[in-house]
Amino acid sequence: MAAIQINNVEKSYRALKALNGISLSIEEGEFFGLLGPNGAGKTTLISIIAGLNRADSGTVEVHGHDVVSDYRQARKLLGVVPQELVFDPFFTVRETLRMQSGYYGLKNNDPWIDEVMHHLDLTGKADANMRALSGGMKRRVLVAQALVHKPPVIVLDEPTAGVDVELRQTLWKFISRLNREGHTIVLTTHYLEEAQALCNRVAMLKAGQVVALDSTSALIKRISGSQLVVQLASGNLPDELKDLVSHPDELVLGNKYTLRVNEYKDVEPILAKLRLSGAVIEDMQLQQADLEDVFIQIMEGEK
Ligand SMILES: Nc1ncnc2c1ncn2[C@@H]1O[C@H](COP(=O)(O)OP(=O)(O)OP(=O)(O)O)[C@@H](O)[C@H]1O
Repeated sequence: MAAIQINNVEKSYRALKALNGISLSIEEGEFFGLLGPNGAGKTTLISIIAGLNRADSGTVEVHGHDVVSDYRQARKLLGVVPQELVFDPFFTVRETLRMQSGYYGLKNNDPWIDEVMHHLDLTGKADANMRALSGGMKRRVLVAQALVHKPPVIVLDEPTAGVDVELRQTLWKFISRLNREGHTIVLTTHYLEEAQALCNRVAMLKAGQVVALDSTSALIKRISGSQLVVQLASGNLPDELKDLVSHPDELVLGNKYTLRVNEYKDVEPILAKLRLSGAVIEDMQLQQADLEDVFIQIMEGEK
């Protein structure tokens, strides 16, 4: 049985079709990435999964429980870390987590609360009032809140937006451990290197539709070869090299170009053409294509 089964979900806000027929099956134990540009529909989809928003049509099930008709059961199986920081400012971190446990009918949950706080580096703030915490600390509490009932499916909506490197590392270490222990993880992020490092499978959304769905490694393999990134100190990219530019924006922006190369031997003719045109290279790197390149290519191909 799928951890999350999404069947043909549609959702409109007045004339705007935020989700236009999304179908996805996320298996138990996956670390799944939901990627897409601003406004693609990621948060709308997550809020439908979490039962906070209703689809106009289509169904979503969590471990076989419909999120509308079997809401309580579906909700118990889910831990959702929302994008927005919303808290009651008058409680301490521990009180907040105890209350959240209470919502799920969990008594004597302190051993797990202590463990979660420990793994999120929150122990030192256990008795601090929520209003006195920094944004990054509040985000840790949001994550802890989503985990108090040890949900088998954990959904994180941009948990690392605007947070420092330390929290990212702490968070990913803990979430990866939970994933290894069998929890299903669904993540949305704009940090594609994070998605590449963590997610075994990825769906890319654009304008409310799934435009790519595959294992992370298969998506990256779609872009064959490497890339030569050249930065010019002076001169312009010769016309005959313009077809090799993989990010069209670079043709507008100026002096840094990412050129597709299939083999190492393709590099020398490129350098020769640059030399002949009188361009002077300031910096140069040969890179493997990554998820960001795939993302750009797919998004541009789906206009
Ligand atoms: N409550 C709402 N009322 C009207 N329009 C909405 C509402 N919520 C979302 N939208 C619109 O629906 C579309 C999808 O928004 P959504 O927040 O799901 O995208 P997203 O992929 O999560 O974007 P981001 O990466 O910016 O978080 C957007 O065009 C957004 O403006």
